[in-house]
Amino acid sequence: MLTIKNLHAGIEEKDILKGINLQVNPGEIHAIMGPNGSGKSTLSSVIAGKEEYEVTDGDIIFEGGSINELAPEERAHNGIFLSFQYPVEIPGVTVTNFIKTAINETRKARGLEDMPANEMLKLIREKSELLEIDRKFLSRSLNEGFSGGEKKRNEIFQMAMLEPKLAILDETDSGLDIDALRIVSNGVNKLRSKDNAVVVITHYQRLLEYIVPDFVHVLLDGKIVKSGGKELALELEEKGYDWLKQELSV
Ligand SMILES: Nc1ncnc2c1ncn2[C@@H]1O[C@H](COP(=O)(O)OP(=O)(O)OP(=O)(O)O)[C@@H](O)[C@H]1O
Repeated sequence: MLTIKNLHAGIEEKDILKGINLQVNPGEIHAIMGPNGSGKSTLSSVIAGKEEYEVTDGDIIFEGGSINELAPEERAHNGIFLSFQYPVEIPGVTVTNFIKTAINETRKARGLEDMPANEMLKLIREKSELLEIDRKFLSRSLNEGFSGGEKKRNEIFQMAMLEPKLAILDETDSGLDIDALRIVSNGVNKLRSKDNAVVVITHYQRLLEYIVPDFVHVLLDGKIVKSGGKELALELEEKGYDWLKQELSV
């Protein structure tokens, strides 16, 4: 589904990603961990196509084709979802109306008509029930006065509605409390299928007790220096990152 080959990227004169290789297959959950400033958020932004970052070498292949040249919207239309992609407050536009527009934009890009209103309602009902989202929440203005947990709920709702093939959840600085942790992890677990994949970027081994990853990767100074199973997250929790730095320098 996603193959990243020798990816180098940065901003202005600064190299941030220095040769990332990663393979994500359908049905898998990957966790990316690493110390502050190692490049985790940059990696998610580069996969999603944020234009402030420049790819200087390597390739990102999604569903068989290179997406290096695609704009963020095109990547989204192809089925890549990045959390925090729409953090804007839009007074007067409800959570529901925003997602309806996003869905119809995606359909338009794929040459489809708008989703019929009854089908849309059915989908909204189905997904909000699945995620235990209350009706009142759906009619609130997007992100206006949302608490951290409500922002998470909105993101997971957007993800559920858009049904991306690849979801990238950047949880590094989202200040997840117990409720938000539960919202994110329940959402991911309920939406998980053999056809979609999730990359979760986190500092919290605790999140990975709820969303159990198939693979854990450690990013250090712009490179994936170690990959393993879920036990790697426990090892990192216990030992920190210094042992890895030492191991790598010998
Ligand atoms: N837009 C930007 N402008 C300037 N420097 C940037 C920008 N984005 C990232 N960087 C720099 O690139 C490096 C990696 O940042 P990034 O946010 O990807 O790290 P991170 O691993 O996600 O960190 P954290 O765990 O603290 O969230 C840092 O040194 C950061 O200052």
